[in-house]
Amino acid sequence: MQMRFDGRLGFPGGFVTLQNESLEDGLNRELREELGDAAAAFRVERADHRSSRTVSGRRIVTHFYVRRLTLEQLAAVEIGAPHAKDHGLEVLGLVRVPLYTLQDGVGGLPAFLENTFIGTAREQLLEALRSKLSTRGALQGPMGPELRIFVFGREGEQRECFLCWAWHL
Ligand SMILES: O=c1[nH]cnc2c1ncn2[C@H]1C[C@H](O)[C@@H](COP(=O)(O)OP(=O)(O)O)O1
Repeated sequence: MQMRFDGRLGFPGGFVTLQNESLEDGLNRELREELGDAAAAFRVERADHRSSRTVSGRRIVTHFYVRRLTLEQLAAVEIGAPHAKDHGLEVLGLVRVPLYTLQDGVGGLPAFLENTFIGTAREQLLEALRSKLSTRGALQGPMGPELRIFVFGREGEQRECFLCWAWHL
């Protein structure tokens, strides 16, 4: 995820004008602006689409995509992101999501989820974790016992998912 200009956590992505470009073309353009040239090494496709939502009170539809990267691609994005066009403006920095819970039951993902997120980014994160992560230990926490998220251990954490979003009017 990324720390946005407004101090909230969100996913890389941005506004797409459908008259000029497809949703996926616009999203990939936004990713290059926010993440830098390393984002050109992969492409988010229609098949990566997970969900769409309308934003209450605004004429906006947000679309959420989940794209798995290799560790090399992820490392290249993290190294190159400070040189991206939007770095220091819309984006203040990339943030890895801790996919573990410390023994105190708070540190790790439960504490991370207590941050402030833009829009539905927190729900989107949970949605992606439910659908993408494989079985290696259950996570319990502020989400309650009814939700069991299976997460990678610390080593497997390096096999990160990559999440992003696009929106249009
Ligand atoms: O990561 C996100 N997940 C879901 N919705 C998001 C995310 N980032 C932004 N948004 C929503 C919130 C707003 O309703 C719109 C526009 O976002 P923003 O970047 O703040 O653009 P404006 O400055 O409001 O034009 O998308």
